[in-house]
Amino acid sequence: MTDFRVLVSDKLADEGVDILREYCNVDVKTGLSEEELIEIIGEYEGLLVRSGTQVTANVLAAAEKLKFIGRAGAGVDNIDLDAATEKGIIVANAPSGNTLAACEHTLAMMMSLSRNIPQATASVKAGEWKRSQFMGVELNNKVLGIVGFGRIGQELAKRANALEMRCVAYDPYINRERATELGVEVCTLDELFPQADFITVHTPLVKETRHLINKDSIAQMKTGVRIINCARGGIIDEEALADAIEEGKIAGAALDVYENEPPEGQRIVALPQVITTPHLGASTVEAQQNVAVSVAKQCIDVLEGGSARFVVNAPMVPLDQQDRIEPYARLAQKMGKLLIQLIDGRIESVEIEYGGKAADFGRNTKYITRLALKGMLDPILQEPVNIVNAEFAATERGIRVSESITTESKGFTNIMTITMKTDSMQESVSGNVSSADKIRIVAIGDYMTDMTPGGDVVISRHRDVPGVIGQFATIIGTYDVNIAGMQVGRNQPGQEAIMVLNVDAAVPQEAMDKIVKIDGVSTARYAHI
Ligand SMILES: NC(=O)c1ccc[n+]([C@@H]2O[C@H](COP(=O)([O-])OP(=O)(O)OC[C@H]3O[C@@H](n4cnc5c(N)ncnc54)[C@H](O)[C@@H]3O)[C@@H](O)[C@H]2O)c1
Ligand SMILES: O=C(O)[C@H](O)COP(=O)(O)O
Repeated sequence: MTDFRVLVSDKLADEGVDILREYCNVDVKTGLSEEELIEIIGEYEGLLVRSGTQVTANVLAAAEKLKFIGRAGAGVDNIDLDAATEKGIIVANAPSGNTLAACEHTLAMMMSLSRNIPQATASVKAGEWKRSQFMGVELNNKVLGIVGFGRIGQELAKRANALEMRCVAYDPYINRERATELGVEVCTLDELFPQADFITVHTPLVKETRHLINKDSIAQMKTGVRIINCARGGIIDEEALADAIEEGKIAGAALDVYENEPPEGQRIVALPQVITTPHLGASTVEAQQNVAVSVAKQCIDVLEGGSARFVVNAPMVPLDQQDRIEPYARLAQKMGKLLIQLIDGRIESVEIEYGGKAADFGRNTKYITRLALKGMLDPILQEPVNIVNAEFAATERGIRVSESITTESKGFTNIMTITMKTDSMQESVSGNVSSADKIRIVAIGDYMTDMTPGGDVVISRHRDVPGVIGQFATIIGTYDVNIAGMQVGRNQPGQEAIMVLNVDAAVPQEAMDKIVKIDGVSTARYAHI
């Protein structure tokens, strides 16, 4: 049991809370106002929420110790991600834990809508028997327009196919192969709107999707279309929807989510053609267990000093690449840590070049680059630097960060080279991954080395003349520091050479001051990596 404290501020399944309780102190406090949350958040290292808690910039400003925010569900639009990123707080969600629940809810809403089930239920319970008032339509052979073909959109298509609906889908980032496999026709929005009998939205709420269903798009739709929103309020302009229902253009709508939740006094909710649920898409026993367990485990991973599986405010490495990328990330962090100890002056830029097989990681190099920046910035910054805020911390200090790839690999199967420029010098370090547990620094500047990064080292640049290395060793010995290994590299006899000494303890500054005074030594640095 650790001393960490985690606040659970929305209703979470016991299975998740119990896992956390075995690890640290957990407070479950739901229904807090922003002010109440601000008052207590400073005491916690972890915060677990669903959609009920607004994690605003004000809340985060007061979150002095917070390391992790877990969203027990998919949508993170209730969390100020920029503010969290700036503070280095890892935000993670449980993206697939409630996919089936939301998909089945959408299906239930579509069926209820097509057969007026909620209205008919209310009528029978009121003692009425109005069979002709609740004439429905069949789903069979109808066109289902799916806007947003992600996890939920795809699961829905599978089930709609079984109902013999014809599915068409729009998604700017659609996986066409997957759509074809599922028998779904890919189309534009302009093609989807006029042909769909049912339209269901499954996108996140972002700038591009806000009011995606509006007066103009409704005008393009078939008369009698039915609309379903189990994604996010705000994707549909509720006023435009209400107008179109009243005009008879839209036959009805099924809403689980609203522009304001709860949608008190909203015209759209009062319309008899509109069926409603109170944001229940993820509310199944199974989904709640999945998401609560997922975020609880991720919270522990982060508090233990690791990373979370589904981080939303940092580059994510696909699960199937994680093992392969890990040694590169470890090496990059060590290289960054070494490099920062070899330079003088104000850092202006950092370039990371990925060569040979290291270039094959594509966009996932972003993850490695951030760890290199962490290695560099951790020793010089007050605040903690991590995978989340590393790039922000660098650019905030005016450091230009760039990545490049090259086929050139200096005879290695893979090589990474980090070059740092300051206002007074330039230095670079190259590294190679030879196996999952064998990482090496293979060059410093233009000089080849073969050094396993770790522990204490002294790195010098000196003239390649007799006597320099001897004086070096004598000084270090005087301070009772044992030399464990030595490598010397030079390009030309008698010219500048580089020496890397692995030592068994920290070399005192007094010893380093004497070493730099040796005739022929131009620079000498002690570094702990
Ligand atoms: N009602 C609920 O309780 C409930 C439960 C789970 C998820 N959700 C919500 O459902 C939505 C979908 O969830 P998901 O898990 O399928 O997410 P997902 O990330 O797997 O899929 C979202 C899809 O939307 C697509 N998209 C992005 N911008 C688009 C645009 N401008 N036009 C069309 N498509 C666009 C993306 O490419 C992606 O394929 C999210 O808003 C999520 O928050 C609601
Ligand atoms: O994005 C989600 O996961 C859903 O909207 C579920 O929200 P909830 O966890 O508040 O039910």
